[in-house]
Amino acid sequence: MTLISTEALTKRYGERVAALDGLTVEVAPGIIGLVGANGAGKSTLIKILLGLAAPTSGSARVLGLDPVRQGEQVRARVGYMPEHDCLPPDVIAAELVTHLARMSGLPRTTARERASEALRHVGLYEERYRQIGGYSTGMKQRVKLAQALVHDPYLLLLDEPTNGLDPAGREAMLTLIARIGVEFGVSIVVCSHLLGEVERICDTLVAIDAGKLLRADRISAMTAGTGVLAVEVDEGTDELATALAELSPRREGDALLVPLTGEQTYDTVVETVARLELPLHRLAQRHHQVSDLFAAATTEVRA
Ligand SMILES: Nc1ncnc2c1ncn2[C@@H]1O[C@H](COP(=O)(O)OP(=O)(O)OP(=O)(O)O)[C@@H](O)[C@H]1O
Repeated sequence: MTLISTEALTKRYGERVAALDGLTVEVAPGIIGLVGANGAGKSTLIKILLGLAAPTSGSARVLGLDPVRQGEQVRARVGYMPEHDCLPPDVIAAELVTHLARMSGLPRTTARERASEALRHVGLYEERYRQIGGYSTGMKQRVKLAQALVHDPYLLLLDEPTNGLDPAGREAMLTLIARIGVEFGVSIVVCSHLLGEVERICDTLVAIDAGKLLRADRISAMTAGTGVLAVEVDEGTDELATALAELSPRREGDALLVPLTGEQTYDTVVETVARLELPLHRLAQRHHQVSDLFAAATTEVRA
């Protein structure tokens, strides 16, 4: 099943700014990282998917619906966490989330119950009767997440949910998002300008740059075939590098990084170390982070 698809999606602001520029992408359900530098077009894409902004040309579908013609139906099935601070400071969190649940069409009692539930899920149950103005940035982000969840959506669109948080707060928010994905069985799009940050909780990445698609794929597919074998010997590293020259090893500090091209790579390395009678210190397999690959891909695309 397709969760989201776009076809040559373009959004222009005036003559000069193309926030989205012919974006064609198809995404399956799961946790999806939508990554790109500031200004890449992430928020614009989210607003189009919600039916809050109209494309200049091209089309999009969300959960099989057309956001231009069926915006209300899309918004009934999708939860949205906006990027910027937009919460009224003098309102009690439980009241705000209940109010937004009512606006999503839930009856009064259900709205109140669902609001308490949602606030409990984001870790604000004890604090739910306090005014939002007295909350920390992390708590405000959690209120935004709770209101996105309150009507039990099929899909959550989270625009920079770690914005303004310190490293520990970012980590806690990402862990919470991953947990919500599993517990609610809901698909989640997490927007971020920090690929290294979101890749650990996502199973799919969509990378955009200046409104264009850089790459969209499952993380497992992106990292497949990128493994290296890190081998360290107490002495004789140069001798080993020469003996393994056919495998194109690379030096990294005291280690040699040998690209894993098949099962025989491991055997060749071990046999060579034994043949040269070198004291083996460490032999470990590593996979690249997508963020490393992405940095290379960005350079290639821009070159
Ligand atoms: N309402 C608007 N009017 C004019 N230009 C806009 C408007 N909204 C966005 N833009 C421009 O469109 C481009 C994409 O913006 P967008 O907010 O979608 O990017 P983003 O990837 O979400 O970045 P950020 O994380 O900084 O919000 C930027 O150049 C931005 O300045």
